[in-house]
Amino acid sequence: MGNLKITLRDNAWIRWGMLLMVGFVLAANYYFYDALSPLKSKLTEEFGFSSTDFGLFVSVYSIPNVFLLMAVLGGVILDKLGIRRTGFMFVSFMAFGALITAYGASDIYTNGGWGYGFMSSFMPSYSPELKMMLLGRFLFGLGAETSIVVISKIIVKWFKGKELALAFGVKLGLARTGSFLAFNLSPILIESPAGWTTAIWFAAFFVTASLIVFMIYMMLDLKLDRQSQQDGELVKSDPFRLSDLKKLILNPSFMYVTLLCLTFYSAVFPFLSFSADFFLNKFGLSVKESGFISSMLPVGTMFFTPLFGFVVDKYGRAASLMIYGSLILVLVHTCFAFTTINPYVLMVILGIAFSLVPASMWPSVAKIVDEKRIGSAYGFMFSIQNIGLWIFPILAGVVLDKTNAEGVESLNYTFTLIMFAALGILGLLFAILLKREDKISGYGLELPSNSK
Ligand SMILES: NCCCC[C@H](N)C(=O)NCC(=O)O
Repeated sequence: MGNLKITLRDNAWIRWGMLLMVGFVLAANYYFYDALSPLKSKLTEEFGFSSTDFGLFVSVYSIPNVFLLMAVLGGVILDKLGIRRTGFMFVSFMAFGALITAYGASDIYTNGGWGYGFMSSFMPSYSPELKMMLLGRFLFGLGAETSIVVISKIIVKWFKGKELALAFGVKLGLARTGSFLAFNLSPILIESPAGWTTAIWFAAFFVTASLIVFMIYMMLDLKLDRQSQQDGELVKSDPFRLSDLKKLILNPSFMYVTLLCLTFYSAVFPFLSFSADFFLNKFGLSVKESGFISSMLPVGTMFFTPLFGFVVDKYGRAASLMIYGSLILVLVHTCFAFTTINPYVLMVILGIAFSLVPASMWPSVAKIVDEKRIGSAYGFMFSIQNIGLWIFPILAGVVLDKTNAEGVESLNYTFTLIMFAALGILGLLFAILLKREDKISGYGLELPSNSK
């Protein structure tokens, strides 16, 4: 018989309150990731960025996670150092990287401020502004992905055996509030009397504020650990071993879910980064309106993801929902490429796909993988996913530059969208394989959350 002592995680108000706090950190993270997307044409106007430069800027976020295996390493560090120290370290990286990016676009820097001379002294085909902003986004990415791993582990810690899928859904909904705000606020902030870079500084300060919120969370976390230690309820992570990684890689269910994660997200996040510019070019809209249409995607997911999380908790069917979500993604990209169907409608439908897959995928990992390895498992998945988040924004930019003559009045996005639709088809295939495999391995992905 277990100890019946009540801990902080048994208090629903505290449990959901702490979710709001970590949700704020995620919202800041997503805000910064997307804040410059509606500014693509502004960056071309001010600093001469080509589509390839913009793609490079988006993708440099993923370089530490692909080449330094930061998300895996972060998962390992997390399993070793724990939530508080790891979280603090990586949210600090995020804040520092965000501030450096804003500095790279600022007047102080462009008028010869600190580092300008150095950044001008090599690779002259890349502007000093681009180089400093790349450095900032690199550091931001180094902290951002690992901090999402930390927050995923926090959710499992507080919600396992309770409303886990719903909590994941709400967490994603809060994160995407950040994207929603970015697509709407950035186009307004570029008109600020203090100058267009206000949009970037605001994003950087938002991330800095999230560091303070994380420090408040750390106090709650400490208290829960003390209570759980007294109860003997604390789940200690085993030290990370390479053989664990091998076990994960040899698990077909885990690999299908990881490959779905790679292909599905590669067809969504890089598309979202270019989407405002796509609407601006294809439909001849203003920066504000095209940013607003892009924000329909996160706004849809803010409601649908918790809803589907609730459905997965209560009725299961996670593997099937991943298949439906992947199918919708393919249909929407095909429509974007070949039709002029109202983009508002298509973005909301894409929001359904972007809710179905994440709301069922992330909690499914907790069924496939032992809780002691969950940090490493999410870290591994994020690192593989980041290969796509690194390559596809660059490819999207290159395809755009190659399929459009220089200086053309409006960019044609057809080939770029065909690329995203093809990624969606691969994702669909992995989702089908995952469902088939679940019947063999019996992880119960089609069952409600509390039945496993
Ligand atoms: N904010 C853009 C990149 C976030 C990537 C992150 N590794 C992730 O997978 N997030 C889950 C989600 O569904 O947003």
